[in-house]
Amino acid sequence: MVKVLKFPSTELLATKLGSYILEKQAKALSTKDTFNVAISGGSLIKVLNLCLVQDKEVNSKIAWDKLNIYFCDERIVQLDHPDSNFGAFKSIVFDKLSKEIQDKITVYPLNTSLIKDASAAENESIATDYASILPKENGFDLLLLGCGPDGHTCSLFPDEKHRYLLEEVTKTVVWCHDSPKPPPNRITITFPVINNTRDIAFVAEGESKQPIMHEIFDLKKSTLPTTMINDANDKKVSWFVDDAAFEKVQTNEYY
Ligand SMILES: O=C(O)[C@H](O)[C@@H](O)[C@H](O)[C@H](O)COP(=O)(O)O
Repeated sequence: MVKVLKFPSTELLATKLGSYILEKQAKALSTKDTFNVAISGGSLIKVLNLCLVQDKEVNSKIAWDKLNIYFCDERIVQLDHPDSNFGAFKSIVFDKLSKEIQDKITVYPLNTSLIKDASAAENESIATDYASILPKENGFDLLLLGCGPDGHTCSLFPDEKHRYLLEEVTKTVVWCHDSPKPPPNRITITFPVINNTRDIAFVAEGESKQPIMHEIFDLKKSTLPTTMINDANDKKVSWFVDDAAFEKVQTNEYY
């Protein structure tokens, strides 16, 4: 069963997420010399500022020279565009780290030189280029994911039009056309990558997440990408939620 960790504040959630990240780092570094983490966009990045930058204990224990940061999904915009997930990570986390740490950490942004226009061939090349830089044999050690109010995660959306994203069984990165959440053009990792990851953490906070938390945890709606990840990965999955997001969830089977 997936695990739910519930907190009264973002600060407490971030403290626990920081310890969780250190635990997964130790697990990764016990078998190899890299810690490969992929992150989502959205509000998660602000939580990462709290645990990786503000929490001095976590900050001092991260093996920055072993840490590789990838993006679970990325919006097809230049890296300095306000919609870029890399751009958000850079301004909210990376730029706030010391120069010494910045020199050690490795971040894998989208190759924006491939962005020309939205023609199909170019779409394909941006996705395949990002796929080519993902960790090969062992996959990711950790995914840090958000959850949209419609149950999407990464840029895997639950509506019929985007079913092709959920049904992808071969490609590791695909183009998400006409995303319901702006901006419309994105790339996203797929289930073959997600299900090959060692550990997965979701972060969901705030009142706006109440209806979807009910659908995921009480109704276990199987068409939602988030529920699909829970079902396929079971014990590998931990949800970090706040009281507000979980207020309408009735079951307590996950604690
Ligand atoms: O780039 C993106 O849009 C995301 O990767 C997306 O999957 C996000 O994590 C969720 O939409 C939750 O976002 P919030 O936490 O901001 O609601």
